[in-house]
Amino acid sequence: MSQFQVIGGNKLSGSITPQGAKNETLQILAAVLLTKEKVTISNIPDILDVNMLIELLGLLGVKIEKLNTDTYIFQADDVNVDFLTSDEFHAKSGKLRGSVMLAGPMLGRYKRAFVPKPGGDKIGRRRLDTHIIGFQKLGANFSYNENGYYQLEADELKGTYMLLDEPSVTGTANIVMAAALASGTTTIYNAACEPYLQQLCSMINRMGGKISGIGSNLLVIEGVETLAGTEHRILPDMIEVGSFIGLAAMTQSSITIENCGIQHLGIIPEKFRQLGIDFYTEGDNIIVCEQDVYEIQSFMDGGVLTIYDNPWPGFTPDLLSIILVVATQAKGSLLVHQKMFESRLFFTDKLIDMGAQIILCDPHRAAVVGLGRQHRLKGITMSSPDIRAGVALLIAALSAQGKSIIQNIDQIDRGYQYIDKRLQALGADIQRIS
Ligand SMILES: CC(=O)N[C@H]1[C@@H](OP(=O)(O)OP(=O)(O)OC[C@H]2O[C@@H](n3ccc(=O)[nH]c3=O)[C@H](O)[C@@H]2O)O[C@H](CO)[C@@H](O)[C@@H]1O
Ligand SMILES: C=C(OP(=O)(O)O)C(=O)O
Repeated sequence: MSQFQVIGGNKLSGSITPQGAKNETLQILAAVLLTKEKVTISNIPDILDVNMLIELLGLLGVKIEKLNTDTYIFQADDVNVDFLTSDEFHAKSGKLRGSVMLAGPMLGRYKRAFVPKPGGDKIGRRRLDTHIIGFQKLGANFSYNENGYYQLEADELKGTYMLLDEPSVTGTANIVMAAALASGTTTIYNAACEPYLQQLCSMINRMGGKISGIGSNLLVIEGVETLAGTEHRILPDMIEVGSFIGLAAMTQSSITIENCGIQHLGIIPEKFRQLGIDFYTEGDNIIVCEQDVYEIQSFMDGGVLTIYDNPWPGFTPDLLSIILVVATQAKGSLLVHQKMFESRLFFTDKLIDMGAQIILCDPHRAAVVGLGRQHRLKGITMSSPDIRAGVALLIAALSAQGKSIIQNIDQIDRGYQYIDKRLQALGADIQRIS
């Protein structure tokens, strides 16, 4: 299996453009199943998870035409619903989290769905109750197979009121897609409302759907009988934008991040500012300034800054690993509180081996004592446990003294397109080796 070899310490410079957003693409690809007409999607990232979902759509019988590197036309006019019961579907869909969202449109359109135990990051328990209970409220019956998958069937889906147990991102997407083709009105309270869900709802409206409340946690969906084709462009990946801000700060570099989709970044830029990172915007670009040292702010009462995750518009859990690694070289202290996932902070072991001062208080909280660059991190051999920790370790390696080897880089390739080549273009010394 491939690894990255990184020689740290190079100052980086130049421009980098975020890819299309992984987690939006997974929702939008599932939504092509809502119509028998053509759906054209652009700015699709060339990454493992997305390519696996496209392969699954093809195996389901969706016609796929690739217009250029990032634009595809999909047409789900002859879907093979029986493929859902095949061993191949169970094996392949179990490799990524996003496959779980095939269930909503399949249930909406064909009244049948299978939800295999999804893959994705092993970052703690990732239950599917919100999805299944939502489908049940719309009128679906489910059985749980001992092999770990849910089988769902409905005679008819009927709109209703539901208060979600938690604002699950993929759960809300799934229920919205099923409700879009249900009869009557569905009201979802405590809905997730991140930009990617807003994009999904807007796309469904362009297909002839009737969704209001987009961007809030109260969605009202008037079901329609059929949906039509449309065109859709994926937003820039906000997690990549945050990762590149962190990369510039850690490597004491000035980098321009182009076409960031700044209006969709919510609170993300502010959290990096709280770490003392200096940057400004020019149009839709973010220019991170070169800084020898950045200093973590305190709360107004002088208390130690805490950065924690929350459902949107709170701070995304997917950037906490980056925040943590960036704090290791800042001046000052930070408490990172990862509330949603219980195994996402264990990668701090590797940062400690590199010389960072981190106290893992419990599985959810890590206290970082910033070194203020008094000592550099040192390169080591490490394995990437999940997608975001993987990139956090890569950033640490790029700022460290000496050589690092990062193993298990499939985890990084799952979500970051051609990352080695794009970092080389900024001047990074990174090689893919086998
Ligand atoms: C493919 C995809 O889009 N994956 C994203 C999606 O995963 P996914 O949709 O699987 O994540 P969910 O929103 O369902 O929830 C994530 C975890 O957080 C917990 N939880 C959730 C809400 C809450 O208020 N409190 C709470 O504790 C859940 O129990 C679960 O363990 O959203 C996550 C949360 O933004 C992101 O990390 C993932 O990158
Ligand atoms: C946790 C993530 O991905 P997934 O939900 O696909 O595992 C992520 O994108 O950070």
